[in-house]
Amino acid sequence: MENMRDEFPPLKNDLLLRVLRGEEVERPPCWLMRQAGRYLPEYHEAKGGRDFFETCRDAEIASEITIQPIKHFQGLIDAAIIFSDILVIPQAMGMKVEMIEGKGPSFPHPLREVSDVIEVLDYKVDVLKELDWAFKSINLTRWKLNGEVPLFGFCGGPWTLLVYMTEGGGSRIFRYAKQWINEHPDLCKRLLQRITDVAVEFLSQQVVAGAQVLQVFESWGGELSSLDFDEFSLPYLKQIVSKVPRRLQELGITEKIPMIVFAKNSWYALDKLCDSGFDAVSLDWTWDPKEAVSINKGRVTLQGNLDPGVIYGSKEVITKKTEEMIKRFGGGKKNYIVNFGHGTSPFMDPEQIRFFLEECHRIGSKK
Ligand SMILES: Cc1c2[nH]c(c1CCC(=O)O)Cc1[nH]c(c(CCC(=O)O)c1C)Cc1[nH]c(c(CCC(=O)O)c1C)Cc1[nH]c(c(C)c1CCC(=O)O)C2
Repeated sequence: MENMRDEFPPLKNDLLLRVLRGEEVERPPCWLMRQAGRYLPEYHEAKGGRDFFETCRDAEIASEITIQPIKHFQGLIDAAIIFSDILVIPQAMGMKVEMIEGKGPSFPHPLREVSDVIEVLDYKVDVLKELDWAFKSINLTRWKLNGEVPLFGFCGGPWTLLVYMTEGGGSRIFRYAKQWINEHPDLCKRLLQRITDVAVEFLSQQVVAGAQVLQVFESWGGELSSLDFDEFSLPYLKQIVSKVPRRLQELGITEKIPMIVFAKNSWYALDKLCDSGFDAVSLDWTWDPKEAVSINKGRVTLQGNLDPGVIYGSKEVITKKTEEMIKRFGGGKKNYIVNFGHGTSPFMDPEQIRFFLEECHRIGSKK
């Protein structure tokens, strides 16, 4: 797999990569978090009755699902993101994770005792072996994409993964994660460091396998106070962004691979994230783009940030809110990538999403 990067079909649409290099473009590139998934009827068809993680591990099906939104919205989406999940890192670290229909991810044995954490820290992780299916899936997807659009690799932010590993699933009150960082901060930092090390290797190997751009999802960032974010999230995000290029050099990849960070609801951290080394910062919908642009001062590309709930509105509402968004991001010809402020939901009408994407092309192309 190692030397195959140069042999992939040539990229036909490099809009996203040009924006991430800071170039001026004809219109902003568009892609959507969770653009593959349950709102698309063809997703259910491809997945059949299979388990979610089994679907991720099947390169043939995962690559098909990755490409579905690109085909469905022919010409309207400028990047693919590999069909997988952030929770494959805890799995590679020896933890069992199940996806329960209608409920979401669930860990039968979350980290509750100090000895549980020590056990995870003692577990020897072999990224290439444990996540071998992910690399195969990325590689196959690159071939099947045939250069239509660039392919994203991704991983979860260390803090977000610690939340899942301690809570055992999603949460509204974060009792365990908060108890851990306040009761055992040093042990938490050892765990965050281990997750970071695995994330660096995982992202780097995704690039070796064919990923052309990377995103880190710190989806629970906003649950931390500003000071705790500086202690339990930001240092690890910064390590990831500085260590991946070094690891890639060791692996013989000299090309610059752009990296995006999405720290949901971490509004207090925007200024620091603009200086963290990431090429782009993805914003949730609570931001007025204009305010984010003025804090950023052109340091990075901003990505976002339509409230995905707008998709439930009328076409007039979609047009109005899309126009406002693109205008407030500065018109979309530079330093801007269209996205939602969070993922799609299973209840969305694909035709409404199509209309949104068409409007982004129309409005974003205006002189
Ligand atoms: C927190 C998080 C997870 N996973 C992910 C995040 C970070 C982004 C975010 O904040 O939403 C990331 C993710 N999950 C998935 C992708 C695939 C790529 C894409 O299309 O964007 C990506 C990039 C597929 C998925 N991941 C999941 C699904 C639904 C699985 C199904 O078919 O039942 C998909 C398509 C499951 C999942 N996985 C996770 C949760 C909380 C859930 C349940 C959510 C729900 O029920 O809506 C963890």
